[in-house]
Amino acid sequence: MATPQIGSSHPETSTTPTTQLDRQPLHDPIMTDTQNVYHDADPAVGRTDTTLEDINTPYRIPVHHVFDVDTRTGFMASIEPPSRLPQQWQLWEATLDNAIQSKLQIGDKIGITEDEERVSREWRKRVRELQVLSIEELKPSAVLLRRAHLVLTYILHFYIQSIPPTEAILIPQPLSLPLLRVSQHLDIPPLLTFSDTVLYNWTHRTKRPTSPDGTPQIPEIDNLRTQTMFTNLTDEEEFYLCSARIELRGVEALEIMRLTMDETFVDDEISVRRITSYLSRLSEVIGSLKDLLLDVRKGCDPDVYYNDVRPWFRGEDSDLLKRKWVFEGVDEDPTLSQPEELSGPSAGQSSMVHVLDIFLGVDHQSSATSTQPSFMSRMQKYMPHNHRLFLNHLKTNPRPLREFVKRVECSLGDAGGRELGERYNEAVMALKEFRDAHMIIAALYILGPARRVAAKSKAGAPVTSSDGGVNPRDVGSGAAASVVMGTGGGYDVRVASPPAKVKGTGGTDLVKFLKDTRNRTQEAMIQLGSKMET
Ligand code: HEM
Repeated sequence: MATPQIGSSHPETSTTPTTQLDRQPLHDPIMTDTQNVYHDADPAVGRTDTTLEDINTPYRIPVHHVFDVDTRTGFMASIEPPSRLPQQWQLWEATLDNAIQSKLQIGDKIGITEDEERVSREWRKRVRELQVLSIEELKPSAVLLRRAHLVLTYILHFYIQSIPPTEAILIPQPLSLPLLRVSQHLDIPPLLTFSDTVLYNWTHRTKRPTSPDGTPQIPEIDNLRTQTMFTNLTDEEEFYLCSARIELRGVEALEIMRLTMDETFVDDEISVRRITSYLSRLSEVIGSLKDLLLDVRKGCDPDVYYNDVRPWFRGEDSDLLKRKWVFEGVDEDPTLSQPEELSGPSAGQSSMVHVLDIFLGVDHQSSATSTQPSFMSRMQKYMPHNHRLFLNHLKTNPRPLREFVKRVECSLGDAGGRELGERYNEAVMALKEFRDAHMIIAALYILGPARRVAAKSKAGAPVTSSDGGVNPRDVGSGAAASVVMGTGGGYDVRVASPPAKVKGTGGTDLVKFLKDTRNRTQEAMIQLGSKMET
């Protein structure tokens, strides 16, 4: 997808900061061998000493390799991620292949057969007997470390979620040690994240010959496939690709933000006019993100998603038996420790949505307490290190858009200020409508199927394999109510059997949680025509 051109250059305002790397990919991978393994010399990944001072810039949306954000593909990897690790780590790849081919089943599936239990028990035994492979030679390559994280975390979730509910969750050393080390090096938690399932998990549907100048093919909205899945069902693939398409479509929003921020620095009449038109473009882009979100219904069946796909994503905090995930071998390596918090993957970890919030001035911190950070800030810990830096950098913007709009709206009034305020409010409304659509999707994909399972369970209907791995902890094994956890650990809900009613447990529930996020978005709207707040 070509980066859209928005507005022209700014001849009247030559003081506008110019961006040196405007059209460059932001990381500079050294390509590639025929096995589709990239050697990436990204100096920032895995370093903990990258600081914001590294970025010598007047303020603008930063375009710098430090952030690993590509001007054409945003947060998505701009070069097809490797589909296999090199030979040295084939044991891991083969173990994952084997889990997928064996069609391992969720350990707490109602009606799981003895044969299915035996297959997964034998697979887990083979994982325990693997050699502990060194990760030293992966360290210089960000793309290989990411592939290693992906492979090991898919194995981890296969391992944990196939364990019967009666057993403790002990992660054996051949899995725990390399996974903890890779995660430590990437500075992300040792479980499946949005980046594993979406950002670094795609391939081209149709491969095109490399362009004459040697530029590798970039991911495009209508030309994507997923590489690695638990089920290999198109429903799972479409679930991931829905997010991937949103990431790619959102690149235009990043460009609009960059232009807008440059203009807020100029702060003259022309820049106000330009920002006004950028914001109206932004509303359209956010509107198309909403359409892409709703399009998930075309390829992903809600019941298949809920019963067959979603249980694999559960993190430690979604385990209703409150079993701890014990990473064995931690005590033998003083550089490692048991992870403190392990929430499963969620599109709440999509940097794109966070960037829109930050840019428009949506404040999710009001939902935080002194001991509990907000869901959104918690999710940032699960993002790639560099994307987190990017968000932190945006947060330090000395000229936040919302304040700028408020000030200009007051000072210019009918001479352009009001129009700016209206366009800003429309952009906020577009994001609120994205979240309205998201609530519809969450109801369709989680609450609806959960109720159907609960109703069936209450009616005493036999739950057969066609129910596709229903989680008894979700349905309460025939109890009148069932608890459904969010994979991102953001909420839990109690779904009662018919007449279906959704109640919160412990104060929060899914609907309330998503409504609150939506309401906080709406609260960013500016009251037009009022005096400047002091
Ligand atoms: C079938 C598709 C989807 C379902 C069933 C779904 C479900 C959920 C659920 C249950 C939550 C609550 C937190 C958690 O436990 O993770 C959540 C949060 C969130 N999801 Fe989704 N989601 C879907 C697709 C998407 C997509 C494609 C995006 C955008 C890339 C997205 C963005 C978010 C965000 C930003 C949050 C945090 C709360 C908020 O900002 O409102 N979701 N989602």
